[in-house]
Amino acid sequence: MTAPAAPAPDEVLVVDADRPRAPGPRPVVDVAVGVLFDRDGRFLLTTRPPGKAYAGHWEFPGGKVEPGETVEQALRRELQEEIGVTIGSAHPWRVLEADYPHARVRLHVCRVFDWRGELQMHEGQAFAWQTLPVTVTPVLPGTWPLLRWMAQEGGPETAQANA
Ligand SMILES: Nc1nc2c([nH]c(=O)n2[C@@H]2O[C@H](COP(=O)(O)OP(=O)(O)OP(=O)(O)O)[C@@H](O)[C@H]2O)c(=O)[nH]1
Repeated sequence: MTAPAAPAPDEVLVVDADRPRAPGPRPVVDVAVGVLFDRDGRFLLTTRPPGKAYAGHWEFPGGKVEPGETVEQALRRELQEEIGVTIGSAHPWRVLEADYPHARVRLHVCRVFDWRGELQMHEGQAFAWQTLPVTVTPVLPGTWPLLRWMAQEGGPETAQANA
């Protein structure tokens, strides 16, 4: 059986274009990313843990899709492992390809309105419930397009209506 075709990205972002990359084609790593909303319509940002590329930068929680997993399964596992919450449905929203010096990633961004559990930062991250414009800094380069898309689409009521 052949693997399903990768979705075309809504946008391709080249980060730190002046920094060297490995020559030749680089594999694209699939990443599941969650925009988690709370009851007040705020969304969750967390910092990248110490030791990872861009440590301390703010991003939407998520992580790499493992072989055999769907995006929703990967997001459920990552959010359980990293922030201790259990999600219901993940609504696929947009796809961003980001070309970093250290990796090329395909972010499958999902919106999540249904989740339970107490936030627990298992990897020493900081977290913040945010509205637009965000007040945390520095934001990960590959997170800015998601925030821009959110601004273009309107508030969480619109997001939920369109999910
Ligand atoms: N979670 C998340 N990752 C993002 C966002 N934007 C963005 O460019 N990324 C990139 O997507 C990749 C996510 O990989 P990761 O290293 O956090 O994933 P992981 O937890 O599975 O990593 P591990 O293999 O070190 O355990 C990173 O290259 C990160 O820079 C975002 O908003 N959220």
